[in-house]
Amino acid sequence: MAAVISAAGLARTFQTKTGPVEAVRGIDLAVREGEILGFLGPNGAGKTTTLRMLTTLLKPTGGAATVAGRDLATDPVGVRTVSGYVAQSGGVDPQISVREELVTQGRMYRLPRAQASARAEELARDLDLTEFLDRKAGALSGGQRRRLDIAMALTHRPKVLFLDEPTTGLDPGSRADLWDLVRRLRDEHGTTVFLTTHYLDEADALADRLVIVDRGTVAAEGTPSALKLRHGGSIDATLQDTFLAITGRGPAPADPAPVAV
Ligand SMILES: Nc1ncnc2c1ncn2[C@@H]1O[C@H](COP(=O)(O)OP(=O)(O)OP(=O)(O)O)[C@@H](O)[C@H]1O
Repeated sequence: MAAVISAAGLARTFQTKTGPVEAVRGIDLAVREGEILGFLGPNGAGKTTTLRMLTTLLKPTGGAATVAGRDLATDPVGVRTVSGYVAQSGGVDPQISVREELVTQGRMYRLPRAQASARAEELARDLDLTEFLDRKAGALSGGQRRRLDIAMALTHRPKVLFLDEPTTGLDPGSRADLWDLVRRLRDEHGTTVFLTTHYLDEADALADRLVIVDRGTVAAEGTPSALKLRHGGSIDATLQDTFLAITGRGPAPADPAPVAV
């Protein structure tokens, strides 16, 4: 099957006062349709920069990529129509209701009012937000709020959903709920999910396949089990040890795998 996300030599160099910074030095990717891909790497590895390029927020300085067949360089508008993006901190207005947020988003995608309203209810059902439709966005819990961010990103039924650290700051229960939800979106709608995370337990539990980046290039890729076997010494190795063997560093300065409280 053709890859739904494909990148070849994708690169980004920033010009700074102290000289060029090669944030991403050549990333090759092939993500299959319906796959949940975990994009991992130590701090400064180039994850966010790659995500921002794939979602057209940042222009590459080298290489090429397509999302659902749309070329990043020649058809950025096409890429945006097939992509949904949830940044690390969402931008919802705390004073307006969940329903209004969702309807407004639908209207921004030019849905007529009745359709925007029906879509809002459908999204609320998919994201377990129905009982909060008439609550103000500012009164949602962290997990509910993250689900609203995802619902908004799915308004136009994108084929690919990009999530930047979707569970950072959530309690263990809300994190597990969000994992179930992401799996359900994939199972019910065939949505391909590309997510960055610092949490190895999340990568292990949620991702079908992992791409580990280090210093702006792909250091290793495979299913969590294949990576453990190849780099961690055995299929029973922890992903933490595997990650250390690949990059020589931890995935984050602290708190890589929060435990349930
Ligand atoms: N606008 C910029 N100008 C200069 N350097 C930048 C810019 N944006 C990112 N960088 C540098 O590029 C490198 C990669 O950054 P990026 O944010 O993509 O890493 P990351 O893997 O997402 O890190 P983290 O896990 O800490 O979020 C870092 O060295 C960063 O300092």
